[in-house]
Amino acid sequence: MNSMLRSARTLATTASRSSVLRRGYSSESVPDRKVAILGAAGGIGQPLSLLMKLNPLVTGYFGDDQLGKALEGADVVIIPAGVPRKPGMTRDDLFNINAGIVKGLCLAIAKYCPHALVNMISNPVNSTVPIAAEVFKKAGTYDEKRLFGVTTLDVVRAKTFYAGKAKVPVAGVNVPVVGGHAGVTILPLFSQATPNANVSEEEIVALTKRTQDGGTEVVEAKAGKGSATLSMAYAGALFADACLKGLNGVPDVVECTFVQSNVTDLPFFASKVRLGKNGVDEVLGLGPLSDFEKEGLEKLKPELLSSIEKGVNFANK
Ligand SMILES: NC(=O)c1ccc[n+]([C@@H]2O[C@H](COP(=O)([O-])OP(=O)(O)OC[C@H]3O[C@@H](n4cnc5c(N)ncnc54)[C@H](O)[C@@H]3O)[C@@H](O)[C@H]2O)c1
Ligand SMILES: O=C(O)C[C@H](O)C(=O)O
Repeated sequence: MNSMLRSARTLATTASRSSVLRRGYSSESVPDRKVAILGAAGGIGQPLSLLMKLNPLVTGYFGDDQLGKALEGADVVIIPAGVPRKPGMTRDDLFNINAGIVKGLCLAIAKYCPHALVNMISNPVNSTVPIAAEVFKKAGTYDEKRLFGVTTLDVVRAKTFYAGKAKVPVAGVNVPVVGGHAGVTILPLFSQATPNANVSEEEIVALTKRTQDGGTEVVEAKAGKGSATLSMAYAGALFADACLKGLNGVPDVVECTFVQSNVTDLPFFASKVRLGKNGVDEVLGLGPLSDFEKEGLEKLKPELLSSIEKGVNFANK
């Protein structure tokens, strides 16, 4: 525990009423919010902390290196703590190191802020989210509405790649991404992309592969210096902002995220989720899938299930 406290780099931020008012919400209905970032010194953590401080819902202060103090009273905890990939590694190759890091941090969350929304960024997300769930279950604090695997980066990539191919401005594009967060478990639903542009089936196959391999592309380009950082910080800030808006009662906040789910026969699955005052308000269905997407859905299930089970087994051993 002591070494974990010493190695834990934490940043805590809180929302101020006056900054929230600049957004135009009712002063009666918007409580102060505290956001803790665990792993704030890292490649993702540093820019993510800065972005969270720019968020008009949040004003920031640095906590000390006491994990408990940073976590106490947190409404949202974002976890980008752990090692990133090097070329040639899969996300699952990070399991041996990151599973223990995540388990330790989740024990602290259960102790100091059991009601916080947890945004899990640390890889392998397909396993770290089930690990967190098991830790919280054992501590008696689990609430499936409050645990999220952050897959926003897959959506950012799918949107960017689609906009490029469709020659439309990326700002107006939306593409749901479902499944999980590793290789074939990442399933972008380009058949539901808006605006509906004229993109051929061959191009959809190529865009799907590029979205699935987007993280690996970055890992290879960085040639040993880690994985995506700035784009993940941006995606993480978008997701945390959505969580804060949901908590504050903003209606119709919908993001794709990896959560406990009944959408398929797998216990955890990423899909569109409506965020609300208690975290998950509603896990939305997949909508109509193309034959290619139906095939992709069946293909991803064995790998995703095995990663989920690996996380559950680790947490219970
Ligand atoms: N979900 C996603 O889409 C996504 C995207 C990019 C990266 N990631 C993952 O995010 C993680 C972090 O990536 P990075 O590039 O920021 O790595 P990094 O090595 O730059 O930073 C990780 C930070 O975690 C800290 N850390 C380690 N153990 C800790 C502990 N017990 N408590 C608190 N902090 C601890 C380290 O000191 C370091 O500062 C990796 O696992 C990476 O695979 C996920
Ligand atoms: O690819 C990685 O290892 C990091 C992250 O999961 C990503 O998608 O960029």
